[in-house]
Amino acid sequence: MFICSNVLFEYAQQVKNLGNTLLELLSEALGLKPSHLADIECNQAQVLLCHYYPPCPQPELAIGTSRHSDGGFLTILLQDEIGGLQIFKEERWVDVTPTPGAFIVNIGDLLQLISNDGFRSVEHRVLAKNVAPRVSIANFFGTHIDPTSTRIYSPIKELLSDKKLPLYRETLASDYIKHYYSIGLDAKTAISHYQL
Ligand SMILES: O=C(O)CCC(=O)C(=O)O
Ligand SMILES: [Fe+2]
Repeated sequence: MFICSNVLFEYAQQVKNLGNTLLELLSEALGLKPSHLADIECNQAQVLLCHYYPPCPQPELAIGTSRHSDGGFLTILLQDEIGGLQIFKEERWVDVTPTPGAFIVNIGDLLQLISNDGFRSVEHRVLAKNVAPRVSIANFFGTHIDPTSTRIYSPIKELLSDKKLPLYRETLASDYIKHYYSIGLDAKTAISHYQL
């Protein structure tokens, strides 16, 4: 137990470093200073979710994880070699084939919101498999999970102009989190509720 938790804390720290580097690169890609996304606390909350999918005797009748897009800003996902992860692209499901040693990085809904659709979150799901158990570790960078937080997110003003109007309204972080969990998976994406 002790050894396992040490490894997990070390993993979380390393993934956090990677996430911070990615947020710098994403800030620059938006034409902002490298620290912009960290300055507005896109990395404020880090949540590690370890998934275990038991082998399923009738995978065609079940689903591993239902269709959804991730709610936070950025996800760094590690999957094993079993496969089953799919993204919804151009109106069809596309396999994300496991690549040993590679992470999958997902844009989350809130990054779509603050980038005013500069970056898009992607819907994904995990199929049930009968070959063997599947394990994945999802690391989410999100926002204040504290329900009393007064942090507000809206499209970054440097990205707006007369030709680029805001596509989303100001969104209280705590409201957004409540809304995301209240609609559940398999629903339309949570940010559509905040669209102007
Ligand atoms: O297990 C996976 O590969 C994906 C899990 C996932 O989409 C999530 O935790 O949000
Ligand atoms: Fe996800």
